[in-house]
Amino acid sequence: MAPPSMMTPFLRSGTPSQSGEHQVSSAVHSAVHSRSHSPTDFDTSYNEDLRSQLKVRGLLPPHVESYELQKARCLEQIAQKSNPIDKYMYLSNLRNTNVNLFYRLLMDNMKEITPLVYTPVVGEACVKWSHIYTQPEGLYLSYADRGNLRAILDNWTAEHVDIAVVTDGSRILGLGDLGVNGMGIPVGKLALYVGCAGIQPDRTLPITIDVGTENAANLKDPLYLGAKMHRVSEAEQLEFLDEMMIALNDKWPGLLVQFEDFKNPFPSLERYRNTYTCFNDDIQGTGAVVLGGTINALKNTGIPFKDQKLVFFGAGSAAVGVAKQICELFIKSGIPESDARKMFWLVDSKGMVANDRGDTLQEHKIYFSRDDNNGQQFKSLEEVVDYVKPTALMGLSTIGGAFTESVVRKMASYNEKPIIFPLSNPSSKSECTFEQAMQWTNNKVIFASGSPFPDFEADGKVYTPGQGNNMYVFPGIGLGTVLCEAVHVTQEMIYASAVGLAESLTDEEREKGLLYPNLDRIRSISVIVARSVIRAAQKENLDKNKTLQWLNDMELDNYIRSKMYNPAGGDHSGASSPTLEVNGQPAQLPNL
Ligand SMILES: NC(=O)C1=CN([C@@H]2O[C@H](COP(=O)(O)OP(=O)(O)OC[C@H]3O[C@@H](n4cnc5c(N)ncnc54)[C@H](OP(=O)(O)O)[C@@H]3O)[C@@H](O)[C@H]2O)C=CC1
Ligand SMILES: CC(=O)C(=O)O
Ligand SMILES: [Mg+2]
Repeated sequence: MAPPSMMTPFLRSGTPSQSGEHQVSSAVHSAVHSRSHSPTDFDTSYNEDLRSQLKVRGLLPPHVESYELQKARCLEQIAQKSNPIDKYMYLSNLRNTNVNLFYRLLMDNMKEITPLVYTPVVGEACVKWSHIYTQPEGLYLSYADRGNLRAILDNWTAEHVDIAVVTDGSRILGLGDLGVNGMGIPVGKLALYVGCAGIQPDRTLPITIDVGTENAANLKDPLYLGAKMHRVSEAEQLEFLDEMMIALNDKWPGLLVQFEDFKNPFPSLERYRNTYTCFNDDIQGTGAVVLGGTINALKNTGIPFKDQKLVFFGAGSAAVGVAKQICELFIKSGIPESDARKMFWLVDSKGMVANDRGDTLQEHKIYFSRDDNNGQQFKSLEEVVDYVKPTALMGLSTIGGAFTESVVRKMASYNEKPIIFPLSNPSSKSECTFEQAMQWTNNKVIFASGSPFPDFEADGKVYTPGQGNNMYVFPGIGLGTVLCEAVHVTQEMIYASAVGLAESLTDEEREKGLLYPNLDRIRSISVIVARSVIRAAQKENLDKNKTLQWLNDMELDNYIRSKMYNPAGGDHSGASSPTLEVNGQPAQLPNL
C-alpha cells in the first residue's frame, strides 16, 4: 500500500502530507504542471476526456487501452520474470503506481496472484525486505519515538482509516524474528483485505512497530532498515502498544486493529479485546478458518464428534487458537466441556504437553494439557500418534517436513479418511506436501495446508487441496466489523465467521469433497462471512450502526456488496460505484 499521499484520486481529503507529497510526486514525475500528479493518474485506459481533465495528455502513450490489454501486458511481464521475488516486486510497484489496475488484476487472477503477494512469496520478500526495499509501504513506529506516536500518525494523511494491521515482526510466518523486515505481512494482509473483501485501499494502514530484533543476521546487516538493538522487554513493548492504541483511536476513532505475527500475542489480545475494536488474526482468524474447514472435514469422515481425537503438532498461538475454536464446536454440539477438551493432544518442542512433564507450562498450554497419561511422557510426534491413534493431525509447528512418511502412513492405517492439515507457512515450513499426503495415504487423506499446493492427479482424477489459511476469514471479519461499526470483536463473532465460511460451499464443491470454497469466489465468501459477523455483533448489541438490523439477509448482503471497493467495473460480485475522484468530484470513468 502506498502512503495515502501517493494515491490522490482515492483521497477524500485534500490535506497535504507534512513532508511527503511534493517529494513523492516529484519523484514519480517532474512537476511540469502546477497540478502535481499522482501515479494513479497515469493509466493507459483513461479516455481522451479524462486525460484532458487530469492534464495528462501527452504524458501518457496515445493508445487508449482496454483493461483486457492492460491485463495482458501485466500478465506477460509477470510471466517473463524468472523468479518469484521479481514477480513480487513488479506487483508491489504496480500497486503503488496504478492501484485500480493492481486490484483488478488480483481479483481476476486470485489463484495465480495471491501466492505472489501473500504466502509463500511474501515470506521470501520479508526475509529480503531490507535488500529489496524501494519505497515506504506502511508506517514504521519506532521505539525511539515513544511518547511521540500521536504526532507521527499525522504523517499518514488519510482522513479515514478503517483497518490497521500491526506486527512487531517477531514471528513472521514460520520464519522467526525478522524485525522490521516483517512489514511485508501487514502490506500483504491489507492487499487481501482490499482484493478479497473490498475494503477501500486508502482506508488501510500497514504498521510495523520497531521494538528491536533478536535476528543476529539483521543486527549485523548494514542494509537492515530497523534499529540495530535487541528487543525491548515484554513490559516495555506493552507500554509502547498502549500508546499506539490510544494514538490510533484518537486519530481514527473506532478503527479495527488486527494484530499479526507476534511471537507472544496473548498479552496484547487480553489487554485490548474488551477495550478497543481489535482481534488477533493468528489466534482467532486461524482458529476460525481451520474450524470452518474442520466442520466440513468431520462431516466427510462420517465419525461422530464424540469419537474424534485431534493431535496438534505445535502448541503456540495458532495451535491453541485453532484447538479452542474446534473445542467450542464440540461443546456447542452438546459434549460437556470437561470431555471436549480431552479430545485434544498438543505436542510442543519438548513433546506431548502434560501436567506431569516436569516443566512449567506456559499459560496458553494449560487448558489442553493432559492429566491422564499415567506418568508416560512422549517426546516425538510419532510416539504421540502411536499413543493416541488420532482421527486428525494438525500442524502449526513451523517445522517443514515434520509429518514424515511413517507418521502419515500410520494416520492412514488408523483411519478410513485421515484428516491431515499441515498449516505452517510458508510452503517450506509446511509439515508435508499435498502430493506426499496423497501418496502416503493412497489418496484417502482429507487435506488442507496453510500455503497453496498444486492439484494432484491420480487414476485419471484431479484432486484439489484445501487451503486452510486465515485469508478466507479475516477479510470478511474486518468488513463485517467495519460496516456494523462493532465496538469489539468477540468470540461469538469469530465463531460465526467460521460457520459462515463452512456453510458457503456450493453443492458442487461439497460433492467434490472440498473443505473450502474456490478462491475465485472469495469476494462472495467475504460477503457471507461479513454478514455472519454482523449478525453476531447485533445479537450481542455491539453494533453502533443499528440501521443494518432492519435489513433481512438478502438486503444485508446487497448492502455489504454496495460498500465494497471495486476497481472500475469488471464482472466482480459486489460491484459498487467507482471511487475515482478528480479534484474532489466523482470522475467520469473510462469505459474499460
Ligand atoms: N494457516 C494459517 O492460516 C496460519 C498458519 N500459521 C502458521 O503456524 C505456525 C505457528 O505459528 P504460531 O503458533 O503463531 O507460532 P508459535 O511460535 O507461537 O508456535 C510454534 C509452536 O511450534 C512448536 N515447535 C517448534 N519447534 C518444534 C519442534 N521441533 N517440535 C515440536 N514442536 C515445535 C513450539 O514449541 P514451544 O511452545 O515448545 O516453543 C510452539 O508450540 C507458523 O508457521 C505460521 O505461519 C499461523 C497462523 C495462521
Ligand atoms: C497466515 C498467517 O497468518 C501466518 O502464517 O502467520
Ligand atoms: Mg499471521
